[in-house]
Amino acid sequence: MSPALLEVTDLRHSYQTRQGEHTVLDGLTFSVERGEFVSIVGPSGCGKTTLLRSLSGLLRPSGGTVALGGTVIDGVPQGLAMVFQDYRGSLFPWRRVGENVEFPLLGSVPKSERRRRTEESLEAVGLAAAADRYPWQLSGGMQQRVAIARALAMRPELLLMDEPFASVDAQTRSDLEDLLLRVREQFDMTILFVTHDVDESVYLSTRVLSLSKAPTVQTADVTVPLAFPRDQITTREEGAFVTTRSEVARLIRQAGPGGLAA
Ligand SMILES: Nc1ncnc2c1ncn2[C@@H]1O[C@H](COP(=O)(O)OP(=O)(O)OP(=O)(O)O)[C@@H](O)[C@H]1O
Repeated sequence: MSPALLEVTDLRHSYQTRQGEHTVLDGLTFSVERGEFVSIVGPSGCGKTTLLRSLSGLLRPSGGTVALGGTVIDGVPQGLAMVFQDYRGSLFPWRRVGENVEFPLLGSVPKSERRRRTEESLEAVGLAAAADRYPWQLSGGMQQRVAIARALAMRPELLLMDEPFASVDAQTRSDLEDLLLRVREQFDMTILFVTHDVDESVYLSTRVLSLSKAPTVQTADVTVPLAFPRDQITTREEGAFVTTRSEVARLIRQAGPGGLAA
């Protein structure tokens, strides 16, 4: 049997603070198979961002292992891209949209291939015509599409997303959710997605992992029994959507004070 795309084993992390050691992740174990869309939910402060930062190599965890395709990673792994909530902070304002998308490929991908990937990625997010504009000339939703295009240009096997749609209005958020489901299909990506929004987690995912409050020691694992393609109106009306949503909301609430409202 081939190894899972992502294998997280006994992951631990403690921050050193003035008050002493603050343990956030206390032995987290889960895996993600190729082709899955897994959302991570949990009470505020339970360590969702700490988890993604550990997976992406931005933070060295205090203990445990992370393996990608069966290889234990140390540092910034290949084959992985990350999209953050704060698109303003993640795009270079002085570079044009096309240059932003191309940027992570500089030095590792030949120029003609960079051009091709940039055009294809911008096309996929509906921004082919915006390549020569600057990020600040675009709306928030469009800037987040640029951030997604930049991730696509890297051709990641695994895309990590940290509350990517939390800073846009509700209509833009629905549009971005559907765009994400389309590009996931087109680029054959596996996605690990952190969100505060229970409905969003169920709408997008094949599986939802609910973390306990920090120190996070356990997860509940909920399979989403909904077919693709999904539809913002009809999928949300399905009985399976409603019951899964309630199950996830209950798990978050049970995780303790600070849990999200259903
Ligand atoms: N650099 C740091 N130093 C000390 N403590 C930190 C640091 N970064 C995060 N923390 C603390 O670790 C805990 C987990 O933070 P993290 O951002 O991973 O949680 P989260 O689940 O993503 O939170 P939220 O849902 O509010 O975004 C929080 O109590 C936070 O205050």
